[in-house]
Amino acid sequence: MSGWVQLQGVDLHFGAVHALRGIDLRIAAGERVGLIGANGSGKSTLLRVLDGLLKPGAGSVVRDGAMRQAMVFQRPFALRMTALSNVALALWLRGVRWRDAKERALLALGRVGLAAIALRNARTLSGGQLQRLALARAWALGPHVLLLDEPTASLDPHAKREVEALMEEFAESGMTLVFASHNLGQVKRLATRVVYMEQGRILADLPVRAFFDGPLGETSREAELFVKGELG
Ligand SMILES: Nc1ncnc2c1ncn2[C@@H]1O[C@H](COP(=O)(O)OP(=O)(O)OP(=O)(O)O)[C@@H](O)[C@H]1O
Repeated sequence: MSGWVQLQGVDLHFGAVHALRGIDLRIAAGERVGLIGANGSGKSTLLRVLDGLLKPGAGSVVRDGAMRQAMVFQRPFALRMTALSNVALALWLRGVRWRDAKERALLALGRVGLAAIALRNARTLSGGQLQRLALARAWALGPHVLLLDEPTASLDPHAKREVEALMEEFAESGMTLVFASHNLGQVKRLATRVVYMEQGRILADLPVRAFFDGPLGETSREAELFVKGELG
């Protein structure tokens, strides 16, 4: 497997908040990485650094320039226009002609099962449909890597399963997945590797089996307590 990104000694502050501390992380193409940790531990910040939206104050981020990434945010936004135009706009902003953008957008909506509501005002979509719209918008860009910030956080069980199924299909088609989640069951289902964060640091980075089946040992005592707390 070739590398997608390598972070070394990454540090990032928001004013007085030390959001990322000495992050060393290498992610290879084809991996499915689940980021877990308490609120405020730095998961979203790390995803934004991986996406290139945030520049660290110190350390290095080296990405394989031949690989494209796309990000799906926790609370997906939609403009007051059709679902189709919402997806097409993302393509148009990257230089695709409007006519082609609309064609590709329709394909993308079909990919996530939303072809039937392509002409609906996106503001009238349910939370689950909106999250799938966000996935279509990301998928339309043809990313090699998909970064997702708590993609099913506010969804009902049915919508959650639909989004998880799409993530699974994307991964099976060869896409690299990096996602933050508070749902440990979801991490077990979808991730092959778990990165546990606490107060801006990575305290455990293990294959999913090793992480959940433990024992994690002294170095990851905090991760063990976190998992027990969440599952207990
Ligand atoms: N734009 C910002 N300005 C100031 N502080 C921020 C900003 N974004 C994040 N922070 C702070 O940085 C720290 C890490 O936040 P981050 O959102 O990365 O955590 P998280 O693990 O994703 O949390 P959650 O599970 O609640 O989404 C927190 O203390 C947060 O308050």
